[in-house]
Amino acid sequence: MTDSSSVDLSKDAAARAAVALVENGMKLGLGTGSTAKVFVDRLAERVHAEGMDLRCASTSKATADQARSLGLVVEELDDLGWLDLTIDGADEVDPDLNLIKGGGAAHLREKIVATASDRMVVIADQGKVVDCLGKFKLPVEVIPFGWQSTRVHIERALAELGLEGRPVILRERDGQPVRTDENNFILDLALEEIHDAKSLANALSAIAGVVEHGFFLNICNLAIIGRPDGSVVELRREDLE
Ligand SMILES: O=C(CO)[C@H](O)[C@H](O)COP(=O)(O)O
Repeated sequence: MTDSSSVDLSKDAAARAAVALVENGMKLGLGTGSTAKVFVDRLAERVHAEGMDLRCASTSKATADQARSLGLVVEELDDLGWLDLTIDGADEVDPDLNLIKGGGAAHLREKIVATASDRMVVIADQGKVVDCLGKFKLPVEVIPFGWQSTRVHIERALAELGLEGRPVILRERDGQPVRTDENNFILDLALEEIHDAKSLANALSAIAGVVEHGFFLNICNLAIIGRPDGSVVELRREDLE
């Protein structure tokens, strides 16, 4: 078995377990990324098999397009109000259920949707589970206007937290800055290990030009970690309290 097929099987296992949490009549937040994509596929299968009635809000245009193409009902978050449950992927999950997200440049909408939900459930393969956040570069969405000044402020904030000299990299594709669904840029912070995520999150949020960072601290209620054999391991917030 190749590594990628074992990761695919793990994502499928996590997605199936998350689909089992969905109840008829729910208002559901749909995440973004390859794991969330598998979830939407499996969700659509169940919705059609059981004639379920769901109303969904999406965290990205890509997921909305996928969900609608599979016959799911996708509405504006503001038309749905509060959501029962959001299911999304993550780039890193630590033992306290804190996350780094934004590898797909969607963390702004993902955070708005997750925090407008009673519960956020993360689905992931084992490769996303870390002891300490930071190996994955921390995405920070910034306004294009004056982004280089914003980057200087981010570098200064990092230095004040003992993280001087860590690269702050404009995310590009085909030589052009990646644009988010909100038409902003992404700066990726190469930090390696983050020991005080809360202080860094607060410092980033205080900078003009920063729209949102990719830390999800105390937001996720449950992480479902899939395994290639189809089983899952669950990490629950209530077990931490
Ligand atoms: O935060 C995200 C997008 O902004 C994704 O959830 C995260 O990047 C995980 O994606 P994948 O399931 O493809 O590994």
